[in-house]
Amino acid sequence: MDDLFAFPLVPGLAYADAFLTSEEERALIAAIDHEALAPFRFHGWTGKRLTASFGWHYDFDTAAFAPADPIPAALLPVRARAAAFAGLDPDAFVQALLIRYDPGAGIGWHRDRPVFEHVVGLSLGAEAVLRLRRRRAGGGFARASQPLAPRSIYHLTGEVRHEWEHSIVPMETTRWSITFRSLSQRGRAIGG
Ligand SMILES: O=C(O)CCC(=O)C(=O)O
Ligand SMILES: [Fe+2]
Repeated sequence: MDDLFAFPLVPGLAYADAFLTSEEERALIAAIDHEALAPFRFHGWTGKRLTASFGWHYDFDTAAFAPADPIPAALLPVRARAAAFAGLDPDAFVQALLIRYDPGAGIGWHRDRPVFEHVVGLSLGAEAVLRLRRRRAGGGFARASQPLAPRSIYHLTGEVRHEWEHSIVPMETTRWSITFRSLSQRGRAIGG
């Protein structure tokens, strides 16, 4: 049975339960709530989820990509472990995005911006469903769905990162997430 679960749902998606202890989860939730979270904005539209980004900020209102405040020190130990999960150097993960999804908040279908490459995400507080879809040549979508348990980790790279879209079903109870991103070649060219 283990092999069944080790086989990725979609190539490039890795997932593991029980990555964080409950104590770490509590401390990380407190660290997120300590930051000045602001409603996500997209071309003048305001989303329900609250976010703060560190290291680099991609502004969805203006498409500007610029350095931001450094990643808080409290996140560095977990960044190192998340990087190890992804098989990458901790310093590669130059962006941290903190999100709080209060009830009713989710995230619509998207692919992460091309200035970024690897995405590693930690889930806190409540289980979410990460939906995945990829347009089929003949019409319609191939679909998959990955439950994200609280205290779990996921990594998006390769096919799932570049060819599939993802979304988070609107939450019924509050969920927090921390996603770390590396820069793509394009991101490094723009950002230096
Ligand atoms: O909350 C999450 O785990 C995913 C967030 C996400 O897809 C994004 O910020 O691009
Ligand atoms: Fe995303």
